[in-house]
Amino acid sequence: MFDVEEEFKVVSIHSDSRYVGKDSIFFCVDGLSVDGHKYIEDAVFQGAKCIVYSKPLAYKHRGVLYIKVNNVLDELNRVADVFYDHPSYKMTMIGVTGSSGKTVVALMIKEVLSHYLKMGYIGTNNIEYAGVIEQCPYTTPETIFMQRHLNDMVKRDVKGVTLEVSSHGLALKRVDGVHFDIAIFTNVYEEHLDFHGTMEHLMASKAKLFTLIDEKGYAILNTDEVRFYNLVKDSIRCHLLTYGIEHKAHVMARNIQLFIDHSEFDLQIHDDLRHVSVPVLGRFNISNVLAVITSMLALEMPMDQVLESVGYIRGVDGRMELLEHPYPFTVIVDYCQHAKSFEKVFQFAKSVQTNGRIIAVFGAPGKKNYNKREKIGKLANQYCNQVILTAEDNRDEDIHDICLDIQEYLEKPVSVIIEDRRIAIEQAIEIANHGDIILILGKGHEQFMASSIGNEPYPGDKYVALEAIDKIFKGEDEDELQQIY
Ligand SMILES: CC(=O)N[C@H]1[C@@H](OP(=O)(O)OP(=O)(O)OC[C@H]2O[C@@H](n3ccc(=O)[nH]c3=O)[C@H](O)[C@@H]2O)O[C@H](CO)[C@@H](O)[C@@H]1O[C@H](C)C(=O)N[C@@H](C)C(=O)N[C@H](CCC(=O)O)C(=O)O
Repeated sequence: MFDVEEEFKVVSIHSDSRYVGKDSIFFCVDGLSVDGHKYIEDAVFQGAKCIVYSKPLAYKHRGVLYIKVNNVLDELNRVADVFYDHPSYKMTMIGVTGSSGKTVVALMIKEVLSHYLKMGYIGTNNIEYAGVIEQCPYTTPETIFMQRHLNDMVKRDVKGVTLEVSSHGLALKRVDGVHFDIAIFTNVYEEHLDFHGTMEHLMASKAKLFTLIDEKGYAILNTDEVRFYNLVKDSIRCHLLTYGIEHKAHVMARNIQLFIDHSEFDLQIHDDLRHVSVPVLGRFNISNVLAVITSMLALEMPMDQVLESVGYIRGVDGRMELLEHPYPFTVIVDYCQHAKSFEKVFQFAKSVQTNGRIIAVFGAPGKKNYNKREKIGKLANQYCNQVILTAEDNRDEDIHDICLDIQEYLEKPVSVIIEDRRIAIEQAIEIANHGDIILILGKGHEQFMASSIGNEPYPGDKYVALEAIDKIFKGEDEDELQQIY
């Protein structure tokens, strides 16, 4: 049925009826909780002139063009790419997937390449490009939102984009319309199994990114992630570059030395071996740095420039971030979402610990990943001397109950529950002694707390800690303090 009375110029495209405007196309996406076909009436009322749908409809509005397709999401991806004028084909697109390290790698590449190109970034932290900074609703936003921003980037002369690509984003086809030049894999942990079902499905989602790369592009794989590497390597249809610490790769780190404020290693690229120093903490971050360096090779930079670019590597806010202050104890803030990440952070603290204690401040999110509580409790029990359990996005769950679920596994360290995260951090700073390492884990850069009433403003762990340091130690003479301790 085609009874549109007059031609119309498409002003906008939508998959959410709540944002539909005049002369637009509405795509009916059958979601996990609701079916977009239910909202056709609303969309037409708000001005949609074309409906793209896949299910039988009881009624069609006059003057509206209805287009039936097999898969609405596939059409949405195709149309969004066309509507926004193929922006991803006009910039160098670098996608990063993995359970952890996506943000660090994507932001580090953006930072490094900003010395050579106008860069953009889309991911957990924000959307950032050419002076624009906007909150990103998801790690990997939905197609229309993303293509609109990519289009704006092209208009503002952005030449390259790093894009974090989550397993949800891949499974829900949010990047199917994006043309990638480089795709990077960091690692895979057991996560989001409520959504993916099994590890096999989770890995298959991540592997999908490597099918979206241009044939002339590069896949960058971590050889230390043996399972994923073996799963994907033979299906790669573009160039393949690898990095690794334990396993042979094109780019490797040897003789790693970890310090409390930086790391050093011998960087091996093919036969070239150079000693490098980078301002990032932890062995796992060396792996992230290798991914960054490998992406410079994939951009076909000459070796001199690759080595120059290593000098531009910086740590990322809220990710193993060492807080600057003059006193003789260390405070590190990390986002630390997975139990595996806790293990890596604790191992790092242990490896650089001298005569002080490891004091950890953390909680666990409410209403999800219940089995993480036991895991992080056991890890803290193994590595920490003192633990302060506190709020971390409790949502509708009782903070104290969440903390008790973790505390059950803390036998060795002294542990206490302080529900208010600000007070918990202040308490950790208050008890800091010479040589102590205070680890504030779980919120990273975030400046909100998801509670029963929604996202409440929160100053952020870094700022709470710095303020506490200032409040508690201000006026103290630094040298005298060293002697008192
Ligand atoms: C599990 C998941 O990812 N779900 C996403 C999925 O939800 P859904 O399939 O249930 O969608 P739905 O709410 O049923 O809606 C179906 C369709 O009807 C439309 N609709 C709905 C209501 C209405 O009034 N009008 C209307 O048109 C919706 O816009 C949508 O197109 O599609 C929705 C719309 O596209 C997303 O908002 C939603 O993300 C939810 C909210 C979410 O929280 N996702 C998280 C888990 C996520 O994606 N996380 C990853 C990172 C994870 C990580 O690595 O940590 C991310 O990339 O951020």
